[in-house]
Amino acid sequence: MRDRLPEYLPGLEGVPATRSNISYIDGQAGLLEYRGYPIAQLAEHSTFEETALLLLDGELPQAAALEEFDQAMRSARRVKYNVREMMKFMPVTGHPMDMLQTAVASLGMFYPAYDLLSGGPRNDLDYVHKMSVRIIARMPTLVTMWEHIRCGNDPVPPRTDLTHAENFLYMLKGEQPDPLLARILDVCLILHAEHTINASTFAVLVAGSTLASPYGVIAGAVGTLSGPLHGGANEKVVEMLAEIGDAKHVGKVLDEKLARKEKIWGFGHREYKTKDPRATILQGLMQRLADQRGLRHSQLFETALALEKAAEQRLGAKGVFPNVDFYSGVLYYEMGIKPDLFTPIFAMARSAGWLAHWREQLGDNRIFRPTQVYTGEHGREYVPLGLREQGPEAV
Ligand SMILES: CC(=O)SCCNC(=O)CCNC(=O)[C@H](O)C(C)(C)COP(=O)(O)OP(=O)(O)OC[C@H]1O[C@@H](n2cnc3c(N)ncnc32)[C@H](O)[C@@H]1OP(=O)(O)O
Ligand SMILES: O=C([O-])CC(=O)C(=O)O
Repeated sequence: MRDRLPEYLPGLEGVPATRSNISYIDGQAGLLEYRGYPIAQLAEHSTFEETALLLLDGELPQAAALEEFDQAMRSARRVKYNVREMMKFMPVTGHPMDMLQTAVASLGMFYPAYDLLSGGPRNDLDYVHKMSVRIIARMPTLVTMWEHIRCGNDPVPPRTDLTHAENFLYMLKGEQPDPLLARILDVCLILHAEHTINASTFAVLVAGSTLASPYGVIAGAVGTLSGPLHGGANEKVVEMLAEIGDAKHVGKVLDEKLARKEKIWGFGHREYKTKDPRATILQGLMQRLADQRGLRHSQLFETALALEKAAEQRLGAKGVFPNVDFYSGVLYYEMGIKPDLFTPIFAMARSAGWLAHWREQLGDNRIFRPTQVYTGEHGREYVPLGLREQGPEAV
């Protein structure tokens, strides 16, 4: 019997689960870096393709390496016809995150992965890179394919002459994407690409540590991201803002919700005790869209701004501020994207960070197998079914 266990910390708060050099958060300062580069610089100057390669390889690529990666991503966008046939069997009421998880897992059936047994290809960087390209490139295809199938339409096949963000918008809407919307989406993908050991990335580490196939690993991460306490919050934010309605109702609704101990979606974070730097950038993008589009009145945005202000007075002392999910939903909504596609877009972007962590885990792998604090009984006497109503004394 172990009698000296370390202290149990619910939710593993503050417990290091790995060593990583992929990203860094200073939650007091509101700082986020990918591979040492501040997120604001990447959002300003990079593209999703370049950021994904930075996350995977650790360095900003030279032009030739970026071109090679970009071409490989473009060539890997299509999926087998049978993936689409499989989707046709699914109920059209199914949530796009459930479909995405199913579809990613199904890639393991259509494109079998290597056996990652020790000494084998887990040390084969080319293989790990190839699988990463395949998965990142195909996520938008899977998301948009389901969108068309559930609406009774034929999916729009990917194009190879468009960037990752442009191609997603093209496949979603079936028309040439607006350059401003494409750049805004590109920045959103950069902002969502990576975030240290959040719940879904932790799921990647756990699944990856068993040497499961990358499709199984990423399917597990998609399922983990879908929860409303994690990536699923962006969809809940828009629902909540619509429920509040006009900005003038914010104070009253907020007080009622807090009195009922309800969550304010898109607020709070385990790591940040100040406003999430990504929320600040997303708010700026929303403002830019509103200005450029002459969107003089976006009720959702007005209500969101009022809610942030009112919440600061009530929750700021607890270190509860807007997180990444707060303004992303408002922005996607104003870009004409359906709310239940917000979290799948998050997953499309996060696949880059997940696969960077998968690669890092495989490079220095040990299976995750923590321990527990047992709180149950010991040595109980088995009671046959017929005697259970009479209690254990009957034995
Ligand atoms: C991409 C992402 O995953 S970002 C997060 C997206 N999730 C959400 O927006 C859902 C709403 N937020 C939350 O549920 C939480 O803030 C989480 C899950 C993000 C973080 O959870 P934890 O680190 O466990 O924070 P915890 O629940 O301990 O909160 C600390 C205090 O702040 C309060 N608090 C935290 N978030 C919120 C919120 N959104 N609304 C109201 N109160 C909140 C808690 O009630 C608690 O108060 P108390 O000390 O008086 O009991
Ligand atoms: O870090 C977290 O816990 C959640 C988060 O913001 C993310 O995954 O982007």
